[in-house]
Amino acid sequence: KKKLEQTEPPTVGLSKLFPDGKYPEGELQDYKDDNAYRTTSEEKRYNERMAMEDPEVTYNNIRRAAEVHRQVRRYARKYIKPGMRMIDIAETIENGTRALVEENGLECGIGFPTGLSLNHVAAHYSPNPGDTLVLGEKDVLKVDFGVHVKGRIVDSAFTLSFDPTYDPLLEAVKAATETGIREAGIDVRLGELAGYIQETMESYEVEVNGKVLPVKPIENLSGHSINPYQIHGGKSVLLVKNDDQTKMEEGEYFAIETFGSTGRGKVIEQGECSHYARIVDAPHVPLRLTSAKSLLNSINKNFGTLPFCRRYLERAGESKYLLALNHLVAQGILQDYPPLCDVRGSMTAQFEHTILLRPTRKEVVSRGEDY
Ligand SMILES: O=S(=O)(c1cccs1)N(Cc1ccc(F)cc1)Cc1ncn[nH]1
Ligand SMILES: [Mn+2]
Ligand SMILES: [Mn+2]
Ligand SMILES: [Mn+2]
Repeated sequence: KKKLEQTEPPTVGLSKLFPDGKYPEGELQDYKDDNAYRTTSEEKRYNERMAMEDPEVTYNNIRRAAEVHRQVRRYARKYIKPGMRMIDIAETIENGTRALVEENGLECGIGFPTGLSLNHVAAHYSPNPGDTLVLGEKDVLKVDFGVHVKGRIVDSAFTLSFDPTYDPLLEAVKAATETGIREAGIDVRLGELAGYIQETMESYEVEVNGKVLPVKPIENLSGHSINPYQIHGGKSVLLVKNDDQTKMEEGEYFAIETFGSTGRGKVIEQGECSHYARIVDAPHVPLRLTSAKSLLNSINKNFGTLPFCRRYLERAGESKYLLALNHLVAQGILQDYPPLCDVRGSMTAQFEHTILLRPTRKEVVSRGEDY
């Protein structure tokens, strides 16, 4: 009987491709050196984390999400070409994700909005309804999308370019992310890890129009810990050396992501916002605006604390939501995540993987044969 295979574009749910329900392990890396004996408070926090759920069940959930990510991006990397509309690219990735993960309410689905940031825009750009932007030959595109299974989010990203000019920039960032993954580990200090990432990034340069430019790590972007249904778990891995003594801890999940730039190496929030998320411990604010109340109910039902974008609100049946959306941001109930931009004319690149700090070894759960 012919083995059932994934279609192009991807449409076959993974439970049909993995009938035994067991999903492939990611890449295993040994921790660099024996980590110091854990203090009791860490022990207690660790036991708390484990008490939440049997790790083997959790690992299988996030491995399912990772396999969806690999199969969707394999198609996306082949399919995305200059001349395509950004909205069509986003919908292709989202339709593939929904089909393969077999989307089911808050049980499993899209982890956060499909980031399709171009050139000097490093992150958090997703086309809003009516966006007519078309991908160009000279563009450097960051594709950053998420898949979750039972709230376990895989956050992984890659950069595409169609002109070789910026290949050294992409190489620099890929190498810096690999350094971050290799140096990450239990008891590793976040500030120290940032220094290793910076060192790798700054050892590269890129020649543009006869001018040699240093590759700069973007100093105010960072990797981050990930908690169930919470894309930002509270710990940040900066990209430049700093004295943050906070340690990575056993059982934590991290998005290791690095960004390189030919510009200032610093981003600002600029342009129309697409990404939003309910703040996890938001204060209970009595909402007077009726439209804001009903929008918040829709957000709670459809997304919980997972980030969403305006196109997802429309897909959930919302319309004329902008005033209410901005009100919820102003009231401190929603966090807005505007596009993060270096200076116009500069180029930025990103690579990102999700890693699990398992007791015995690190698992690069989103590793694929592509990156
Ligand atoms: O910049 S972040 O807000 C952040 C980094 C460190 C502490 S918080 N951000 C988390 C996030 C925010 C909104 C999303 F829709 C998805 C993720 C990093 C990131 N963006 C995309 N992939 N990874
Ligand atoms: Mn990401
Ligand atoms: Mn991330
Ligand atoms: Mn703000």
